[in-house]
Amino acid sequence: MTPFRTRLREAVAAHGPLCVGIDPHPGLLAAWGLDADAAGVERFARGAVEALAGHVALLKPQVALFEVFGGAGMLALERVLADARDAGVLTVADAKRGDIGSTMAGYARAWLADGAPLAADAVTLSPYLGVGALAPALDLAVATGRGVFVLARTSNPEASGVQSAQAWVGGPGGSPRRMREVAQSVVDALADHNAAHRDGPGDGAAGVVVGLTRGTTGRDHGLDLSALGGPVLVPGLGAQGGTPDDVAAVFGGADAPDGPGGVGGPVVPVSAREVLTAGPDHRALRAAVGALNGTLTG
Ligand SMILES: O=c1ccn([C@@H]2O[C@H](COP(=O)(O)O)[C@@H](O)[C@H]2O)c(=O)[nH]1
Repeated sequence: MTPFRTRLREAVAAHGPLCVGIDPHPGLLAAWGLDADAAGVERFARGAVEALAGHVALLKPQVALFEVFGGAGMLALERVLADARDAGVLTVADAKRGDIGSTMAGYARAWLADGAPLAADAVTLSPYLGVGALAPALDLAVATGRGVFVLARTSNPEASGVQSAQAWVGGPGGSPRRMREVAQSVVDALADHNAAHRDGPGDGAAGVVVGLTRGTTGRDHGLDLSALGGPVLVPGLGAQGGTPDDVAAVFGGADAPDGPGGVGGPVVPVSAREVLTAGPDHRALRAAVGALNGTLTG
């Protein structure tokens, strides 16, 4: 399959950089006239796919908001992902998975294997059992032309104690031992992975999550992404306070095909609640996406 990064680049070129989060929160379900149950979540999410397929580069279902309804919720998510696949719109399942290697292999197959019921084009991963523990997912993404987005600097303020901590990296047998911010060490490990797969079927399979709302200065994400060679998912636009101007200030413009400074991109800002409040009317949803993409690329 064409590598995920290439497919994402093509989708961004066709539709603009915005990723719309499919987050069926109870308040949004009520606003759309739907019950807060698995059937309501399914109608909400499949309605969003129907409205936005062909109009947006990437859709990001929030797995937690399906999982809350147990098996019926996960079946709804399966159908949402199938709809998106049939409609040709790329998906990233926001599952934030991460575990010891043997269990990680199960998560990898669940979200990234060809033919898996919940297969998406990409999945979000948490690196806090070690980036190395994510190898089964990284390897399967490479093998199937899918992608991963690993949490580096998340958009929530509580994360800084862990992600901004300094850690020793490198040492015997590898690069010289040195201090690095934890978030930067995640980026660097994924840059190494991408460098090893450059221009092959797994080209740029490893992306990162860098929140829009939590840089060192407020206008700077404070990371060196120049060697990443993969896409960057940027949550925080809209309901969390981030603006299109912030995207331009923090990332130098999301429409740069490879991101600023050779990030390797694309850089894909995420908005869920702000866009979804325009629904359930399909034309209104599409107009909200069009307007936001316009200001991101404007
Ligand atoms: O650092 C992160 C990682 C993931 N998210 C997720 O993105 C959406 C954002 O929704 P909004 O309604 O646009 O705030 C949501 O699913 C989060 O879990 C994030 O916000 N920050």
